[in-house]
Amino acid sequence: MNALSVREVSKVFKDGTEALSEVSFDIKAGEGVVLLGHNGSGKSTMFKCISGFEKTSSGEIYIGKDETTFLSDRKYRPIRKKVGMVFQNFHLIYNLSVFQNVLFGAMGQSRNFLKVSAPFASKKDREKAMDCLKRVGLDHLAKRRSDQLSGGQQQRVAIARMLMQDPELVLADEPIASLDPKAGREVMELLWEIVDERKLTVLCILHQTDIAMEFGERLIGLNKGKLVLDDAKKNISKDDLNMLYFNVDEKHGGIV
Ligand SMILES: Nc1ncnc2c1ncn2[C@@H]1O[C@H](COP(=O)(O)OP(=O)(O)OP(=O)(O)O)[C@@H](O)[C@H]1O
Repeated sequence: MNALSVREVSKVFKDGTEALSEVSFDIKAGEGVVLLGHNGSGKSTMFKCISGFEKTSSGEIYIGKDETTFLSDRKYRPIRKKVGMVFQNFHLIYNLSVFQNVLFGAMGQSRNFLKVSAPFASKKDREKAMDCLKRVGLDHLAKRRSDQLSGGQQQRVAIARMLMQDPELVLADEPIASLDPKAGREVMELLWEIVDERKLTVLCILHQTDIAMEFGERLIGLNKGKLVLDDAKKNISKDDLNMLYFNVDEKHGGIV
């Protein structure tokens, strides 16, 4: 079964900007896919449409068997529980502890704020949060405030929070863009190890082609809102990747 299906999705913003133009792709359960593209190619818009933060203008998006395209926020909520997200800027609550941030990953399951607050959370959730922190190698920092961590550590906490959620699909939006090369590589290695061992489906947005060639099994590429590349990594050449970064319409007469 496909974990994610994007069918002829277009997005035109109110000011007339066409960010996505009839984009289609499927991701099978357990597949690890990297979405690449230059600045403004439509990657974040795709992320927002899949995660329900933006509505598509046309086309359909399925998460598993659920069509999500025109759902209200309320109806989208139970579907979003299955989707773990990792963001460029970590999205932690910085005046709270590392442990509390990870516990908040269980919020989608209970929807009761108290049940995911450290003093009131169940023993089971507290143990699970510690296990998630152990998996990312940060259990020794559980009590520290999140703003007292390095960027790489903050992203590992965000990965632990995502694990706490037991997601079926992981969406990662430029997870290493705010990190230096060493920390970025460590975070990618950790993320990929975890999705591999738990057989999670992942769509990871990146703009670094070298990293994409190391971690993706399959790469898809956007250029000016259009899907211009979708293939197994082994079939993709440097030229294919370079093509993603050309201003094709204006200079090269339309490779797309
Ligand atoms: N809310 C908005 N209103 C109007 N135009 C928008 C809006 N959000 C994005 N865009 C435009 O849509 C296009 C795609 O933007 P998007 O942020 O999806 O690209 P991106 O590939 O994620 O870029 P980056 O790598 O710089 O984050 C751009 O031309 C952008 O200016």
